[in-house]
Amino acid sequence: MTALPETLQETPPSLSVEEYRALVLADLRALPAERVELAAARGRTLAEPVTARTAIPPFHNSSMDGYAVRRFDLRGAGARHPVTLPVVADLPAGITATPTLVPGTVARIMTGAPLPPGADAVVPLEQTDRAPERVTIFAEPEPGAFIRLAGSDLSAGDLVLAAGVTLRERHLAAAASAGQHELPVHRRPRIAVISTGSELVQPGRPLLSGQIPDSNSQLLAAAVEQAGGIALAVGIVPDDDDLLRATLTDYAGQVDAFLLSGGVSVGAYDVVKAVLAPLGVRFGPVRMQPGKPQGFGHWAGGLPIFALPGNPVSALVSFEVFVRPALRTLLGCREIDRPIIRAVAAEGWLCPPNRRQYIPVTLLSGAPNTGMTRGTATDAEGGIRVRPASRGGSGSHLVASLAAADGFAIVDESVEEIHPGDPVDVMLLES
Ligand SMILES: Nc1nc2c(c(=O)[nH]1)N[C@H]1C(S)=C(S)[C@@H](COP(=O)(O)OP(=O)(O)OC[C@H]3O[C@@H](n4cnc5c(N)ncnc54)[C@H](O)[C@@H]3O)O[C@H]1N2
Ligand code: MOO
Repeated sequence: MTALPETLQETPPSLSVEEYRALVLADLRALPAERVELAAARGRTLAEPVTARTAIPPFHNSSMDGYAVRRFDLRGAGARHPVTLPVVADLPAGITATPTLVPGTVARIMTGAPLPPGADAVVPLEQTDRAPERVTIFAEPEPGAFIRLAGSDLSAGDLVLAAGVTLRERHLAAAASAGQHELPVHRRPRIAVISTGSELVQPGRPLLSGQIPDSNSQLLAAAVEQAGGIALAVGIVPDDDDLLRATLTDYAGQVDAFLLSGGVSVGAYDVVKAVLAPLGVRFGPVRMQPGKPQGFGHWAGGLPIFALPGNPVSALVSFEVFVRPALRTLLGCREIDRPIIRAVAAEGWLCPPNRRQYIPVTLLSGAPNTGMTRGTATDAEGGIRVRPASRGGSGSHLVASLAAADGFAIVDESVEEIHPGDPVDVMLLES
């Protein structure tokens, strides 16, 4: 048997997306926690469960503007049998000293004001003549009417927020109400984003023949930030081994991971591979399209290095499938993956043999329905319809098509063609 050329012998066997993802995520752990003020916690991931320091609501209070009463005094009251009682107190929201309501009296009370001891119902203003000193009441209230009981939302000591939740405005409101002013959140990973390639120039600069704008720096730095990380946009490093090595050395002390694009395939000037492969970074094919050539490993000291293919669509797909879940793991997130919905192909397209396809698609009808999860059956009538974002097909250089993409349709490696009307899984990107 003829021996394979040396370069082919060195290529590791191809991995499935799941195998490669497992390899990337294997050693990653959430970064340590720090305590931050509520306002600074938005978008961060909670490191520990948070319990209520105070009950919500903290005291019994009125849900209506009206009169706090003792029901016994209003037995049989109605439109034709009104009852008139003296108003002995006026209780606005925020009052801290609440007098006890003695039998035969009522207190005027505003929404949110504490219920006076002795009162067992609130009569809304509309069921009275609203008089300030002696009020006439036209209804007999139900027991506990319009009273919001202390602890009816949460008791002190109850769980308010579970660890791993990404904090949104509603979580901050719940934490504030439960008596918290700071929250323990995982430190955000700092990621150095580096574009490699001597053809790259900064966006907006005049292009000489053979040059293109560096779009991956924008793409990947923004994607890192959107995933919850901090991007250090290093910029362009030309195809020069020494320069790349020096750049990595410079940034190694300041970051939690490197995110590179370009230079990972088999070209003569693939510097990323040339510099990192000798350090043990694994370069090899993954059975996906785009995103076939991938590099992952560690810089000295164990700093993770993601080396993505340079083609922009390949870079984004690789980010979404491998890097974003890794960043979300470092952040301690419970949910590390994008939602996947079942949609219907409005147009057909071809799929590569033996590679899982991730093709940018545009949603044609219906808003992203996050209630629909992978495997939910939909039909062409009610389903969300998608079509390829680019008329030019699934080429990994079609960067402009990314602007029209709402997500990536994911097609199994055994499928050769998608026909109009076929169901497809779609990984939704943020709108
Ligand atoms: N002989 C082979 N050639 C190629 C193979 C292969 O298996 N055998 N694989 C192809 C596939 S698939 C991909 S994907 C690319 C990956 O290439 P590299 O990661 O080595 O990236 P480059 O060669 O540096 O660039 C590829 C392409 O992307 C453009 N690019 C790179 N960086 C940026 C950036 N920051 N902003 C915008 N565009 C960028 C670059 O100009 C090239 O056009 O390799 C195939 N070749
Ligand atoms: O794998 Mo490349 O990313 O197909 O273009």
